[in-house]
Amino acid sequence: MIREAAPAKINLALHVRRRRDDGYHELETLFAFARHGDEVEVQRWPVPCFAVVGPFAAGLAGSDNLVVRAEAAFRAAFGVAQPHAIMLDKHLPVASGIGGGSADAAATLRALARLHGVAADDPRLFAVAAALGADVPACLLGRATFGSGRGDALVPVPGLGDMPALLVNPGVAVSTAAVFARWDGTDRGPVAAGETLARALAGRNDLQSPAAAIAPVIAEVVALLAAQPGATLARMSGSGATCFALFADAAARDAADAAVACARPGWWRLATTIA
Ligand SMILES: C[C@@](CO)(OP(=O)(O)O)[C@H](O)COP(=O)(O)OP(=O)(O)OC[C@H]1O[C@@H](n2ccc(N)nc2=O)[C@H](O)[C@@H]1O
Ligand SMILES: Nc1ncnc2c1ncn2[C@@H]1O[C@H](COP(=O)(O)OP(=O)(O)O)[C@@H](O)[C@H]1O
Repeated sequence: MIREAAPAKINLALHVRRRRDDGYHELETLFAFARHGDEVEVQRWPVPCFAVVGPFAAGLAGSDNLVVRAEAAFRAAFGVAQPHAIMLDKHLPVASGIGGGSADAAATLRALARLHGVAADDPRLFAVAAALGADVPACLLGRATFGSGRGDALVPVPGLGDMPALLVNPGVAVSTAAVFARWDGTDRGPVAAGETLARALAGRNDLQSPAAAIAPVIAEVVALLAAQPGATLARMSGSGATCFALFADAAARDAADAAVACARPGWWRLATTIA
């Protein structure tokens, strides 16, 4: 059995530049990955088998799962006839801007590649990933990366070196397509060049206002995170509604975690570090 981590994806900055004719948007983004997330287990099996466990398993009941699509796409691309049993341990909230589905699909591809002796950097693996979703290639790479185009033209960048971070989701699922559709069409400029943290600090998330128009609680989450002592950056990730804050030290992150838990006990929180 092969076990692969599917870490939460965080968009440290996300600049939307242009709407394309195919309905997608040209963007520039700094991807980073948390130490924590979902987990996927894969093994050869005589019949197709897929199961979801974990705190957010119920949120996926009846959905067309990206893990299943990733397995089918891998078998088609690499000519693998035999099915697999796949178990997804779902810890990340669904449709929440931290790439849960994309991370799961990427972890499935990594696990299947290991199982079938496919090199982790095989270009066919990246082609399969890109066809599954704009974010899946970045999740397959799984390291700090600058993304442009649909978010799938990737250039690795230095990471944040295990920087303490707190992720908070207020419990509303927002549709990525609906948030992009509300973007106001204004190009506010590129992601700055330079050192990764400085680029993030100087950046924005252009989807934050459109997402907050759909789910106003997002503005409350960002404000609560920004008000925490020691927070160096508070911002929404992806198309939301999960927001993150970065901290210079773990004690400040843990104090913020406790403060958010007291203020809003129903909100999901993940105290982690960003690699
Ligand atoms: C916004 C981002 C930022 O990292 O993350 P999430 O909020 O999904 O985590 C991504 O661009 C999401 O990537 P992903 O979730 O893989 O998107 P896809 O399934 O390919 O596309 C879902 C829908 O989002 C819109 N979309 C997505 C990517 C992009 N560059 N432009 C778009 O307009 C399109 O309407 C598309 O139909
Ligand atoms: N394994 C999965 N995990 C999460 N969502 C999934 C998965 N498979 C399919 N989906 C569907 O994909 C959509 C986007 O989910 P997700 O990837 O969590 O969003 P985001 O990219 O905004 O974090 C959801 O509406 C969900 O129904």
